[in-house]
Amino acid sequence: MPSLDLTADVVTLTQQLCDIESVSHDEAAIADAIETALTPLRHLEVIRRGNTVIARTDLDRDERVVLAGHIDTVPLTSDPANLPTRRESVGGVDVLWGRGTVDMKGGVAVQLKAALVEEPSRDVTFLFYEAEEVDAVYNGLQLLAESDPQLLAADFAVLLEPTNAMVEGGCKGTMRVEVVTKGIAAHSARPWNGHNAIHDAHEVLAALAAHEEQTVTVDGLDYHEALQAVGISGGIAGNVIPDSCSVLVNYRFSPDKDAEAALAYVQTVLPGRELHLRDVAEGARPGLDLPAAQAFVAALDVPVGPKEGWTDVARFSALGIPAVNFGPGDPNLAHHDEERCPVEQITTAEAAVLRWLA
Ligand SMILES: N[C@@H](CCC[C@H](NC(=O)CCC(=O)O)C(=O)O)C(=O)O
Repeated sequence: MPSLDLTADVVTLTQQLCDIESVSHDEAAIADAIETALTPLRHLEVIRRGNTVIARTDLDRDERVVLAGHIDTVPLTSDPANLPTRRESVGGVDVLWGRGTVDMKGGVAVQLKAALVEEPSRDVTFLFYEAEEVDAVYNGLQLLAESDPQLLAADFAVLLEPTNAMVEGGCKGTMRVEVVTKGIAAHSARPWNGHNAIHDAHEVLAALAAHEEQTVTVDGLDYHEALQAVGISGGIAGNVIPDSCSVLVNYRFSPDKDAEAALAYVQTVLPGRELHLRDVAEGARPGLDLPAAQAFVAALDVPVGPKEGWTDVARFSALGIPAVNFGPGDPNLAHHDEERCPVEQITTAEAAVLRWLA
């Protein structure tokens, strides 16, 4: 069974975490390793729900904060293979390569090192949760909010998502809709007897390709929207005119829109098309004017920017808990085949969090 050495330095710990493969829906081994490593720490109460591990101090402090990070990753690549990790010097910069080095096991390693602090200045709830990278219904925090909502209670939350070690406020929403074109099946030797649904899908793709994606400023931060086809399927055999074709569209929408407004926007780009909503997670406004967020930014003394991906900041914001993203790794390299992180970012993030909890 893979194990974690919490006494190792934070970079080695990141490497250990990455080398436990944990693609979404396959997080049992890493959750076991985290639970096993934390359970002996007597200042923590450790709780397990599915493949989500919760560890809490209970020191009767005035304030409780959440440090949260997901333990799943997007799928691995085989060419080039991005696991096991490798550490090498690139132009004199010490870099850790591999799946999860950015999104987001460097952040999880920082959480684990922070969990060793026996007398933090605030009570801390550490959340190591499953299935963030997939449809919202599987998200470990969503499941926890349903089963044990009290475990999410806090005055402030930090999501250790990759931010290049700056603070990223809020997050964009994400929605997937399916657009189906319909045709008439026939023998492909006699297509005049049918109507090709895949050919019709080109109108959907053309509208998406021609669409100009917008930048929306929300509370002073610029969020770049994106409307992209992310999947297409159709056809039942190599000699049948397809009677149906499905285009899956992902809309990343600015945090000033709710799900309804986002769906209405997609409809304006694809007028007359029937849209089937498959998955949606609303975003969150930056909230950097809230006192808890301001205090965090001031304590860390780092620049601020927008979070372009979706994160569980949205969940905490919806619960009325101010939340920000702060963690090691360049988000532009998240989900990238060449995912990699300069190790200095991991140690910097660790130092900042430990300072804040001191
Ligand atoms: N239910 C979701 C979750 C997707 C979450 C994922 N988040 C990140 O990659 C954060 C890192 C970043 O980009 O800054 C995402 O945005 O895809 C889903 O709809 O897939």
